[in-house]
Amino acid sequence: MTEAPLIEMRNATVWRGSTRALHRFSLSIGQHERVAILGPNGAGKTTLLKTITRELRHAPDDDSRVSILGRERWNVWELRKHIGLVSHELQAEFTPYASVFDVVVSGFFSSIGLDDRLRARVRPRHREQTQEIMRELEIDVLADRAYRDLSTGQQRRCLLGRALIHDPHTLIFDEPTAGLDLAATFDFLARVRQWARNGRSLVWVTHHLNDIPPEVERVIILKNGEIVSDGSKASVLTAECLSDVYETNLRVTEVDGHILAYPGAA
Ligand SMILES: Nc1ncnc2c1ncn2[C@@H]1O[C@H](COP(=O)(O)OP(=O)(O)OP(=O)(O)O)[C@@H](O)[C@H]1O
Repeated sequence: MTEAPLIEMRNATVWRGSTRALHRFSLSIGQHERVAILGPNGAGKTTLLKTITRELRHAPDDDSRVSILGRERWNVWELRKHIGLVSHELQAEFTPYASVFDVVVSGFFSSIGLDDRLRARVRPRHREQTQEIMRELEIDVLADRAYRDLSTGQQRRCLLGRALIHDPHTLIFDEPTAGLDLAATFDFLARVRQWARNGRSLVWVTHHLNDIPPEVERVIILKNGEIVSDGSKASVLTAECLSDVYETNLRVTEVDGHILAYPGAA
């Protein structure tokens, strides 16, 4: 039996308020692919991710279809066991009282932190798994600290822990290195690369080419809610393609699997 794709979209239009963020959009991403999604501000990248995680729905046109892991209908909480999300947007959403432990364990409940009702549902196995993940990410010593008081790099590791708690086969990252310094960026990347090498799938949205994990094989570029380029990393991340998309003269080079862009001649 062939494996259902992670996402299969056909002619999907997604509105954000009165803005048509994706327009009759078609895309298929397989379950074991490692994909980066790039594009200028407002291109529709976050909208696409939120469509995959079912935070957003497409307009129900007759010939449109969006299926995730082979199903058109999902209980969002069930879906989150299969797909972990790390988004810099989540960073500001935890209450000032949430501890590091609360943030990571809340992944079990697909909640943003714990309220009293959820805290009563934390079982010994949740605690054990949370402690194991915190140890792996070297945030176990911070378990009781207030999440809000940590550095951005430590906070991002907490979000990674929260996303990994169900050991999902797919991780989705929305600008995961935003706000991180160089050391924290490369630390975060090293952790993700280790996880990706174990055969899991990755969907990585970024503005920074050199943050794209070398394990990424496919790159999709969006602009104005449409795909303008989709193919192997080598075929898409060219000076010609990027200069065209960003409407500026760029050059591109590769170092140890990392792609770097820099300004072309004026
Ligand atoms: N909550 C919202 N309400 C109304 N319009 C929105 C909302 N969120 C996004 N949009 C609009 O939808 C379009 C796509 O936005 P989206 O955030 O998906 O783009 P993006 O590629 O992720 O951008 P960025 O790189 O700036 O994060 C943009 O025109 C944006 O202004």
